[in-house]
Amino acid sequence: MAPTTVKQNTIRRPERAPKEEPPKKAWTLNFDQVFSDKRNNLTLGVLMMMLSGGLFFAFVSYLFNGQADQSTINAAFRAPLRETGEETRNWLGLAGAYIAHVFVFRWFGVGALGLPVIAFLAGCKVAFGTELLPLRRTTKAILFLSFWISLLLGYIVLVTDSVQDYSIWCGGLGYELNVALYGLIGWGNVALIGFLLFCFVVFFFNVTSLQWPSRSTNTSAPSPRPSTTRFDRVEDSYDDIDDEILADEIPEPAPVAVVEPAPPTAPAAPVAEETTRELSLPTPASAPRPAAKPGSLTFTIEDTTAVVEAESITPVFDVEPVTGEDLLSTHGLYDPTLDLPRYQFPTAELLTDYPESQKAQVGADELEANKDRIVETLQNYGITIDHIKATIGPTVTLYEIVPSAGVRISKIKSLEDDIALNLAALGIRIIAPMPGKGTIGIEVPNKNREMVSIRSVMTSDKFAKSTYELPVVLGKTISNEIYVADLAKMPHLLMAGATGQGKSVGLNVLLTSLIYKKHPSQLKLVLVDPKKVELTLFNKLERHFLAKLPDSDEAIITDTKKVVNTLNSLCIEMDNRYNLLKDAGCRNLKEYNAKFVQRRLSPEKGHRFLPYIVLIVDELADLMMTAGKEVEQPIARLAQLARAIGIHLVVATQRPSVNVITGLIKANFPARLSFKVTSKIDSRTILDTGGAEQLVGMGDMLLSSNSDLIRLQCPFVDTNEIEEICDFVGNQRGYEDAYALPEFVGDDGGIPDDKDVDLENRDPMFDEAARLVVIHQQGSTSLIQRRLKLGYNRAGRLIDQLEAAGIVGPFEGSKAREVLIHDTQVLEERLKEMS
Ligand SMILES: Nc1ncnc2c1ncn2[C@@H]1O[C@H](COP(=O)(O)OP(=O)(O)OP(=O)(O)O)[C@@H](O)[C@H]1O
Repeated sequence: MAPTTVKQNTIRRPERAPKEEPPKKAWTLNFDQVFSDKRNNLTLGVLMMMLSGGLFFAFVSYLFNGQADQSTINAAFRAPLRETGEETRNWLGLAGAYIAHVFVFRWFGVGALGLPVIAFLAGCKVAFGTELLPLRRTTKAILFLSFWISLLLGYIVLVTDSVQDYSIWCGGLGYELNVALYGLIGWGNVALIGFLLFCFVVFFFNVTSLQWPSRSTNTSAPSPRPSTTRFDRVEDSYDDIDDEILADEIPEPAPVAVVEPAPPTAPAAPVAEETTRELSLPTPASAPRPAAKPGSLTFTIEDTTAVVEAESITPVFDVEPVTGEDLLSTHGLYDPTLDLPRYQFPTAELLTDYPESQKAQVGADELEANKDRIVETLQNYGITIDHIKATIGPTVTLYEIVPSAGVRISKIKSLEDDIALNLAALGIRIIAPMPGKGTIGIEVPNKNREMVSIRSVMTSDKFAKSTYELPVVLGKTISNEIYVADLAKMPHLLMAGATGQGKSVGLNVLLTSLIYKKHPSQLKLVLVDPKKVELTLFNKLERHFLAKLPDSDEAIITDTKKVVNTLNSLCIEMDNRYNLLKDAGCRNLKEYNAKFVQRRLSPEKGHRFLPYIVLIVDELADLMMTAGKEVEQPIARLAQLARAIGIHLVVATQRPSVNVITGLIKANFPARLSFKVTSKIDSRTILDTGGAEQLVGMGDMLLSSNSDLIRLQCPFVDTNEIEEICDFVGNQRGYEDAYALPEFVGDDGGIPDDKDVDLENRDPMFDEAARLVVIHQQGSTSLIQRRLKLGYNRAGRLIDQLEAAGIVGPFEGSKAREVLIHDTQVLEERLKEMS
């Protein structure tokens, strides 16, 4: 039915009215059409070149015969030339004489010769499409010089009083202007003329300092500016680039959407408070606290509107070669933040301001009661005390005891559980002795704990003024001091903690610290979130802070296979960076970037500003279970080597068991942070000592770094605060895409089963690999990889299968494995048996 209907419709369609002729437009000259016709261009161009030749001859001729021709020109306007009986001497007759009279005599004098030069260059461009010299720039220079020469000669003619003989050379303009100025400023004329030339040189050659250049630049052989060269300021290249190029390629600086300009400073917040009290003193709780120190956080940066990222400008014009020294003298140091010049750092206002009432309230009664019970308990076991003092922290209070002479420290430590029982509180930790103090510490949790808000630590001077490379605020110490660490120095951090003890909050605090302190050009984050929900909010930072594999859609990696690829890609990035450092003769990223900023490393050779890369893994246990060695090896490799080249790892797990935190991983993570764990064994696995099992949760943690163990209260950051921050950053103009990590194509074979090699499911290349190792008598993975063109992982699996089949021997460290079959004949028999 349907086709019939269509047909009927077609038949019934009313006949179209005859096409009406569009009303004839009035004839207009379409320049585009005219200039797209090459014949027109050629004709016009050649005409212009001829004209320029004519003008040149007319002008030169006038300079020598002009005086004689002047009376002829004047007469020509009174009566027809023939009737006057006079003839011009100009080589181009009366027309030449008259035009030259205007340009040379009345206006520019000898400077008028620039006009035919401009006409010639323009003609050349129109006719043949070639620029003998950059047209715009040359025209500007010629116009200025014509005027300036006329002015200078006018001055000479005036002061030498030779207007009768030489007025043609300076032209009317130069002479008259000098006459007028002479009346005004007298001898000051010459200074003014000199100053004009100075201004021209400054603007034309973009001179910014009067330092004599240390070496001459080659002006005779212009060559294109390398495409990788970045210009910090637009003015640098405006003169050189055609308007079309500018319009097409320089992005308009987009307005910052949604974001309100940030106030320059954030409100002050209290920092550390003195909470140590001698308990022997009366009424310690009423001792006056010193006034809070003002802390301020400035997160605004200069709005440099005249700055664009001009990396994408592909030069199609001839300019002088630009060296690093030239760029340094013209633009100063390279500034990576000009990638996103309008980027505004998140402000403290985005963070919740919790009321003071949530501060730790440890009353004198609580302190006295605890003290009495400690003293009593110890006395019960025959331990006497000389002195005791308490330091109130946000979560726990530290009682420091000086035992009487002759009391053995080990005795106190062995009474840990008894003291805890007597104090009837969870989370007693005994530190015997306190490092560097000669006292014994007993940490007792406060009845009412203080919530350390992220705002209070972020606005502290300690964090705001920190000059660390990668500052992360980890929390407050027992003495209420804010603890800021440098992730770049750590250089990697292993985090553990049972579920619900504050790990995710801890990771969020760490990320927030970095985002508050670093510009997107200086830091990239690789976020691995096997739990799929913890780090999702950071997705909005994709075009600012995140890094990902080129083919990946999601910037936050949740899939195990992708994690393996990403880790291997980071290893490639690490190797690339090492090569760059080697080439630059630098030992670490800081030195390298400093050299790049000073423009001592050429982008032409592949050098670039290298941002820090921080890899965050929120749940290693999951990855280790599914991918085992494939995850462990690149993590260990990165942890071993990546510190110098600015790749830092933060790996968290809720299962600090030895099969997750293996010896290989542990050995390479000197800094470890533990939230509360469920057993002493877990605490030992992560910290190499007990104690983490006695923490009280909710962000109470122990940090082990440089053989120190510090108890910290992690600040609290809520999900909606993270959301606000991510919105604030994400709504600003960012990069085109996430930072691209090097491509890594993993094997298609998926993740291998860890150790058990199943010879029933042999790799299709098994026989070939076997023949290869037997022929070469070399059981090496790289041989298989190279010859059979396989990825490292697949080659590794093949060698495991060969080992299981008894063809090669076991792994022998850096040496190749022993080949157990020496004859191809024997091998073929073995292969036949297996099939
Ligand atoms: N620093 C902190 N200050 C106050 N409360 C906190 C802090 N850290 C965590 N908490 C509280 O503990 C709860 C659990 O924290 P978090 O989600 O970080 O645990 P987790 O260790 O990541 O758990 P999981 O492993 O199950 O994800 C939070 O919702 C919060 O109420």
